[in-house]
Amino acid sequence: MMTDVVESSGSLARRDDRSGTGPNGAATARTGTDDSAAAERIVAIRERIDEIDRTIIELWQERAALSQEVGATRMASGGTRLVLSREREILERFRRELGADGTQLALLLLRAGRGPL
Ligand SMILES: O=C(O)C(=O)C[C@]1(C(=O)O)C=C[C@@H](O)C=C1
Repeated sequence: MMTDVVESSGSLARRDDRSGTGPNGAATARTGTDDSAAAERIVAIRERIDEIDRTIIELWQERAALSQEVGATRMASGGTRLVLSREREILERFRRELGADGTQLALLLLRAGRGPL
């Protein structure tokens, strides 16, 4: 049986879907393989991925709250809402470490902290 899957590009691709056809149909559908050793390893790796994702979400929320506090503190003291030189430093750090994706990530982080302009 064939099924549609959405690739990371967002476009539709076709792939074999063997879920439910073998003795381990459900496990195959969950992990994408019917090799039990590979499936076991995938499940273990996914546990760590889920842990990392939870940490990223927590840190994301903490950063946004801190950034909002800095902005509120500065504005309450008569300062500016933004400090563009600081934003440039942050963008450059993320670009240096992560390349073009880092720049995009830093833009999202900054947006989360300061809200819409
Ligand atoms: O560091 C500051 O001064 C902040 O206000 C925090 C922050 C940020 O999210 O990192 C947000 C807005 C500023 O323009 C610069 C940086």
